[in-house]
Amino acid sequence: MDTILVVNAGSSSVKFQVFAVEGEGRLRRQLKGQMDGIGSRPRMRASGSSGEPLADRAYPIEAVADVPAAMSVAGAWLREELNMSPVAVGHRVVHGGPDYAHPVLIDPVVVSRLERYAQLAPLHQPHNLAPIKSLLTNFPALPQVACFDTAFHRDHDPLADHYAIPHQLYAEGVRRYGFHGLSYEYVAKRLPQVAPEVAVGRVIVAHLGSGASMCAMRAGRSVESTMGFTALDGLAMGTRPGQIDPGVVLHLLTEKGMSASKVQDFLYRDCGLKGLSGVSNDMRELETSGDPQAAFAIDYFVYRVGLNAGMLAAALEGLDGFVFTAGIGENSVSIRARIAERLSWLGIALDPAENARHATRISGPESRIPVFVVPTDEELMIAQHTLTLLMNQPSPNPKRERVS
Ligand SMILES: Nc1ncnc2c1ncn2[C@@H]1O[C@H](COP(=O)(O)OP(=O)(O)O)[C@@H](O)[C@H]1O
Ligand SMILES: CC(=O)OP(=O)(O)O
Ligand SMILES: [Mg+2]
Repeated sequence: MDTILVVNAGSSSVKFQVFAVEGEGRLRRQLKGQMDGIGSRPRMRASGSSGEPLADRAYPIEAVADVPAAMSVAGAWLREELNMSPVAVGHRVVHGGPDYAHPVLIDPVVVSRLERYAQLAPLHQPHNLAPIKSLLTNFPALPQVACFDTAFHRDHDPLADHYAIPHQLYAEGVRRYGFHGLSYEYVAKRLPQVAPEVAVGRVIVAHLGSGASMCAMRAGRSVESTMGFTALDGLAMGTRPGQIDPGVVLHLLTEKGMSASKVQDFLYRDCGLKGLSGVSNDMRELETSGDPQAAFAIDYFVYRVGLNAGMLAAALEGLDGFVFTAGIGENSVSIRARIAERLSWLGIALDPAENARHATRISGPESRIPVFVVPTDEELMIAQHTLTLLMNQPSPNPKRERVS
């Protein structure tokens, strides 16, 4: 049976799924797995098509110290224990720069263009490109497709897309791209099934994971994002500060004598929840910690989500629905409750019981704005884009070279 493997390297996790290609371009999920807690409590879990567990393994922190290590452990498991042999591989690639507004079939030219954006997404792009390059070398005829986090935001109005800097820099690619686009694209496709009357309106989607951002959508299209040129902007994240006065960066360079690469490391790895709490980048650990700084980091996270929601509601000139998604948004009852409380001025009121049971609609009947939890599925989006590109290829037959 033909299968498509999907690889999604995030900042604290590696997610993978395998889909069987059925007739008429239909996909059936065969396997879903992820290694998360990288850098804190690494654990790989995978399940089969009906949710049956296939693996649940915890690793010492030093055995899976970073995303590349997680990728080799997961890759070895897929190859050696499951004898995976896909006909194509779809990849999440975080930065598509000004070049890529749509998924693309990968060749060496595409790879070298995408490498140019590694500096703009140092926590992601190198990890996204590493498996692509290794497969390109070892299986050059295996079709691989890159799907971009930036693509969903590409038809923003120029007002939303610009910084107030000379136009020449915009022409050179210094723009507000926005990220998590595959997740938002999935939510935009799913929402009409969940709440059709809301899907056609003005919706804020809060993708709260290790990386976190929010997207303002009008009728399922992105009109504004809290992230910009890089995935540093906007909300406070696991290890990134979110919005910060560029004056702080200048201060680090000029007054603190930090080199540019030290500053880059600092902003991507040492700030956010980790920097504020001194405890962990992982929201689960902060929620169970008794440390007052952990509590402060959570307060800060919630406060900034509230501020940014106000900004996005202004971009939309009103609000018809609010959606939580990603690791924190899908799983943390208390963070959802606290964010909703901050947004009570917008007329948001959760139903505590529905929130506690992670219902699809968690707002109460008196809430002026309905609130939903929509578990994201970036991997399904990637698989669909991969299959579409494969089916539109003029070449003979996609059953070319298999990984074995
Ligand atoms: N049950 C939970 N309660 C609170 N936070 C959770 C829970 N499950 C996962 N998370 C948090 O979700 C985040 C990871 O989200 P995820 O979307 O998988 O991130 P990424 O894709 O960026 O690696 C971590 O901060 C983790 O602590
Ligand atoms: C763009 C980004 O921050 O991605 P992730 O949340 O997967 O780290
Ligand atoms: Mg992610």
